[in-house]
Amino acid sequence: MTIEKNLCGAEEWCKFPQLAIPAIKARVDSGAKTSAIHALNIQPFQRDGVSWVRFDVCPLQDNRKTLVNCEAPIFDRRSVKSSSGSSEKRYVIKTSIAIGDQSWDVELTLANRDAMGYRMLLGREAMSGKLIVDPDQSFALGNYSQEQLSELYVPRKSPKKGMKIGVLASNPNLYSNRRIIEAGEERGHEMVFLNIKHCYMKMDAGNPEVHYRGGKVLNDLNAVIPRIRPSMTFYGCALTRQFESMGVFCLNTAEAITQSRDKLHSLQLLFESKIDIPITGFANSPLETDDLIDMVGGAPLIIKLLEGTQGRGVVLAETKKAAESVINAFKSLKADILVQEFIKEANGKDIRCFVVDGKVVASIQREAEPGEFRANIHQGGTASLISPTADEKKIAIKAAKSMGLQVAGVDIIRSAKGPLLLEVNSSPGLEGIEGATGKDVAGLMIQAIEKKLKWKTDASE
Ligand SMILES: Nc1ncnc2c1ncn2[C@@H]1O[C@H](COP(=O)(O)OP(=O)(O)OP(=O)(O)O)[C@@H](O)[C@H]1O
Ligand SMILES: [Mg+2]
Ligand SMILES: [Mg+2]
Repeated sequence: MTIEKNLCGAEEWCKFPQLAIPAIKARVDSGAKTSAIHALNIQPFQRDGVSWVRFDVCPLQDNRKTLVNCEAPIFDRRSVKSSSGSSEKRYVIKTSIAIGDQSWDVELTLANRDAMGYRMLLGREAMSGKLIVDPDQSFALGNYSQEQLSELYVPRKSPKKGMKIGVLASNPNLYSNRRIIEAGEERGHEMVFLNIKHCYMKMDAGNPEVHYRGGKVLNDLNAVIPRIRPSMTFYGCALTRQFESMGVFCLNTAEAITQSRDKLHSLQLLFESKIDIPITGFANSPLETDDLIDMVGGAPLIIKLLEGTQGRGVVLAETKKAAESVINAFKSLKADILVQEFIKEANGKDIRCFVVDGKVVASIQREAEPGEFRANIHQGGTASLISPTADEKKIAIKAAKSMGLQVAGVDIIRSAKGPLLLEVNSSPGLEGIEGATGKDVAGLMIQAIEKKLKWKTDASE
């Protein structure tokens, strides 16, 4: 008996009936052994004594709103080398695939990264005996129009009315803000973008109000997510406080944000909680530059502008002479600075732990460009996956707690003395961390609000 092998192109639409995925575009790659699907929120669980895994798939490229919840028994766990060189265990499931008019069983690795923008990679094992590739073609076994795809993925109407959540920020096009809005809508909530500049307040003890451009009274919000940029701290926190006094739950209170924006106050709170930080000095008088330098152990040392962000205003002075000139220059500009011992052993790396509601939900390591010591992504740093040590996680959780932040980006640096805390951010960015970890961090922020307000999705058991 001869087996009919179908001719397929370099990309094809696949269907996974058992996963309820009607169409997902795959890159056909006979160079890869196994097949992989881009999965989010991967969570193992037990069902009738069998190990299962639950995960989400966004089957359409460049679309994170269309999301399919999947479940499958775990077939295997395999070590996979990631591009950053570290190896990680990935779940493998076995499920039926349909391409064209054939269907058969394939093994599928749950990967937490996009493979070249495709949400699925079809490897040679899955093709064996079934498909022959003609790399010049695409969709040789069938294609979908945009309309057909939209029909296959009709948005599920949430049967229960969601909450109304405001995102208090400045730029609706920023990745983080877009993702928070998307994640809230995905979970059935009404999300409203509130431009800080367009809000104004009625200061009335008995009946405080926030109004929005055009005169609309904002009186029906269940929660607010403040995402205040440093230059808007003062007004943004005033607004947040106003929402709090109206009884609206704010994911990060005005008090905690204000505190975290004051680097000195933050450091004081941190060492009160016995969290180790690099030896740091601060002075206001121009006279004791020498002693200030000695205090932190001499050069090389780091000088930081208190107002700086994204690595701007952080200077490495290699020699005592250089340190003196920088400190004196900053002082003559009347800029507030702090001096800090330089942690050379960190090798231009730091760790960002994203804390939500007392848990480290995602972590990345940031590594500076060659010849640079600042690991900030804005300074050309690159992000990679990392598992922080138990100690580092503890520090991150403790730091967020001591600052009273429900959402925090905690930066830690590895020194010869052990992990040291660098700083705590109250509006940590989502792009780097979601991109590197594949985690739905924005969704976890929304879940923290649901939990606080005891709001239950119909989908949750
Ligand atoms: N004491 C230090 N020793 C070695 N490297 C440091 C030290 N302090 C900071 N760095 C490096 O410089 C980077 C920037 O420093 P820091 O996080 O303090 O300021 P910032 O990034 O400008 O502030 P923000 O994160 O609020 O935008 C850090 O991520 C770290 O890689
Ligand atoms: Mg930083
Ligand atoms: Mg900071």
